[in-house]
Amino acid sequence: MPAFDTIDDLLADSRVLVRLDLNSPIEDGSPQDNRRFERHAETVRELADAGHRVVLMAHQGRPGRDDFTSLAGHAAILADHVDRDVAFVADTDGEEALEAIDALGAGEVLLLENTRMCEDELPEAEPEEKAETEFVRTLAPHFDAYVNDAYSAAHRKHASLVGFPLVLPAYAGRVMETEYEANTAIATREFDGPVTMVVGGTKATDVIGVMDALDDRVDRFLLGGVAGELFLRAAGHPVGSDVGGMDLFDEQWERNRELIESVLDERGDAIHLASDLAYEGPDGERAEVAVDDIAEKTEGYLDVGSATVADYEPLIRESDAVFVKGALGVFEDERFADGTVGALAAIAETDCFSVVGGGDTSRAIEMYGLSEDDFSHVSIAGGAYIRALTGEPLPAVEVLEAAARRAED
Ligand SMILES: Nc1ncnc2c1ncn2[C@@H]1O[C@H](COP(=O)(O)OP(=O)(O)O)[C@@H](O)[C@H]1O
Ligand SMILES: O=C(OP(=O)(O)O)[C@H](O)COP(=O)(O)O
Repeated sequence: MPAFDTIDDLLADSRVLVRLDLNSPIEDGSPQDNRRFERHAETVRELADAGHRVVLMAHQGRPGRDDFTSLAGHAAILADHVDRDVAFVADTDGEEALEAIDALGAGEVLLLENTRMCEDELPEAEPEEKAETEFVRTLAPHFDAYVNDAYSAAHRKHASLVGFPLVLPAYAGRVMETEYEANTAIATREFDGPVTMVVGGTKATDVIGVMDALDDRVDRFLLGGVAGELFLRAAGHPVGSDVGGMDLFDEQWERNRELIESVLDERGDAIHLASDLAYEGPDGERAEVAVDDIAEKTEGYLDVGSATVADYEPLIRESDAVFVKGALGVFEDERFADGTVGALAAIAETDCFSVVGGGDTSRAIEMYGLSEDDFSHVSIAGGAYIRALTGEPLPAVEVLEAAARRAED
């Protein structure tokens, strides 16, 4: 059980400052709707329905990057999901923001400007230091309580995440609660049958770290994607190097080579590697080759092959728990979706505890007509999910727990 208080513990008629994570893909300057809006809308609706005055903080991108924009567009998308007005003020903590906050009525919702436009938000520092910033000292007196729903940003020590819980009674929102529970399950829950982890995607460095950390909690790892090719390379197959314009493999290989070799050496019996791979054939069609028949690296491999999918499916079906981190292939291209969709469909059809993490991989669920309801949890977190799996503490969760201990004393 998490040791933080939740919005069930809020006093009636509170003025609440709520941190969401609405960080989204930006296309042509506009935020794109995604699961984060839908999930956070549940917390916002519940708070507003209860009659609290609800002020929202969130970030988008980082200064200097293309996706660093105003949250005006986010307010409109969120309003659609919450099904009520979400007012927006283009200010984080100045006069305009404070006036809008103080004018808010019971059950009304206001979104403040991108927190990262306030210079106190970044960089990372200890919570005590962040609690002393002008940003926190200015806003906090206008509120009775702070709610953190931004699980997917909980690995960052930013003012809006770790500063406010030191100076206001602090609570977890619904997203924070459900993400915390599902993502820590691999470390905290006992399962009767095998625990399986599907490992793929492009961020091989992350997932190899997870494999190393989860050594004794996972019975078998089913590999694909870039990490899968790097393990095949360690096993002596001439794959997992950059060809053409790729730059996914060689740098990650250099960085992780020793760890891959030691994980393979120590847990080889638990690691399942692809027996065949798919690539783009001469006429643009999907072509497959057995890994044992690959004599030299001339192709960029974009999916695991059909024999591999047939090997992996029964292993998933007999599992008691399956955790997914990363796609088994380039599923965005239908020709190379078989591995990812095969694994996800097998999980969906199986009555196991299942968590699918990572923004990209979870997009495959709706792209290929699978139902989110057939998974125990589809996480909206990337970096925080990785840290939860490896048992690394999340600073924003730690300060919520500390706030709950203070409240008890
Ligand atoms: N063999 C491969 N080569 C290149 N890209 C791959 C390969 N396999 C999977 N991918 C890509 O990995 C992406 C997901 O990777 P990643 O970002 O690590 O996962 P997530 O965002 O879900 O955490 C997908 O968009 C997919 O196109
Ligand atoms: O989208 C986020 O993280 P993610 O890319 O790991 O899912 C969070 O909003 C954190 O954003 P940041 O990585 O710019 O600090």
